[in-house]
Amino acid sequence: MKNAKMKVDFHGILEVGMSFMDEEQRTSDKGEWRRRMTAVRDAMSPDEREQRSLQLCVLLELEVISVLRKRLERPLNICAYGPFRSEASALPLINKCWKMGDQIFAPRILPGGEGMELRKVEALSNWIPGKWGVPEPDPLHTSIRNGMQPLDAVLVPGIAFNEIGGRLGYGGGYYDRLYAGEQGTNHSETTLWIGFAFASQVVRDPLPSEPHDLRLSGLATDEKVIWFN
Ligand SMILES: Nc1nc2c(c(=O)[nH]1)N(C=O)[C@@H](CNc1ccc(C(=O)N[C@@H](CCC(=O)O)C(=O)O)cc1)CN2
Ligand SMILES: Nc1ncnc2c1ncn2[C@@H]1O[C@H](COP(=O)(O)OP(=O)(O)OP(=O)(O)O)[C@@H](O)[C@H]1O
Repeated sequence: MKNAKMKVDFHGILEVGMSFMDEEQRTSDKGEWRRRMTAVRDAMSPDEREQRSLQLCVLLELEVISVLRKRLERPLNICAYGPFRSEASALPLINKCWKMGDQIFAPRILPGGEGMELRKVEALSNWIPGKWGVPEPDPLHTSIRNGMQPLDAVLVPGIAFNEIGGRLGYGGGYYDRLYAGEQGTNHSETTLWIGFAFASQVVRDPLPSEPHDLRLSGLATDEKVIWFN
């Protein structure tokens, strides 16, 4: 792990450091982070996860979503996700959004594995277990999002985050590709990409970063919401 040590010590030259790393080193570096941070998340009791998820949802609704609703003077279009393994659950926020008339979309991995589509979910029963058991909208009971509709916010799941916009997911690159696909659309500038996680998933270290990584607008945890430049 010589290179990984170098990255931690020379925070400011992360990009330069990474460019000297070969593919194998990058992958194992991410693998190590994924193992370590999944264990942190798994160690929380189901009760604590539920409690902290509720706190996170209340905070995000209060500080961001309700403000956005007022500012735009219309119901919102939000991309969320069905909770999986020990992830932070956005379900309390999703329920609130449904009550407020917002539209909720969720990702479905495309059958070929190349990327994902967003489908409108209107009830919990719209989610069914998909590839790897990941909850996904049932294609028989949900419709595909019309790409012309602006996405006001995307709640981005992940295994680890830091306070400078770094994020590590499960390694499919799905959210990175979703982000890339949204760039250049007429509403892409206004979409808020918000990391959604427990505070214990936020690390002080620079996480392995690559040019294809999505640019988060902010990060919401059960402790606070922060914004990146
Ligand atoms: N709730 C939720 N939904 C989501 C995501 C997510 O992170 N959370 N995704 C975010 O992108 C996408 C799913 N991405 C995933 C990618 C890999 C694995 C997974 O289980 N990978 C195996 C290894 C597979 C292999 O190497 O062949 C594993 O971790 O054991 C799960 C989800 C879309 N939906
Ligand atoms: N815009 C893109 N176009 C094509 N492939 C991409 C794109 N972004 C990422 N990928 C592919 O996805 C792979 C995995 O990326 P990465 O390790 O950053 O995933 P991740 O962000 O942890 O996962 P996820 O976004 O699914 O939670 C990359 O090696 C790359 O091949």
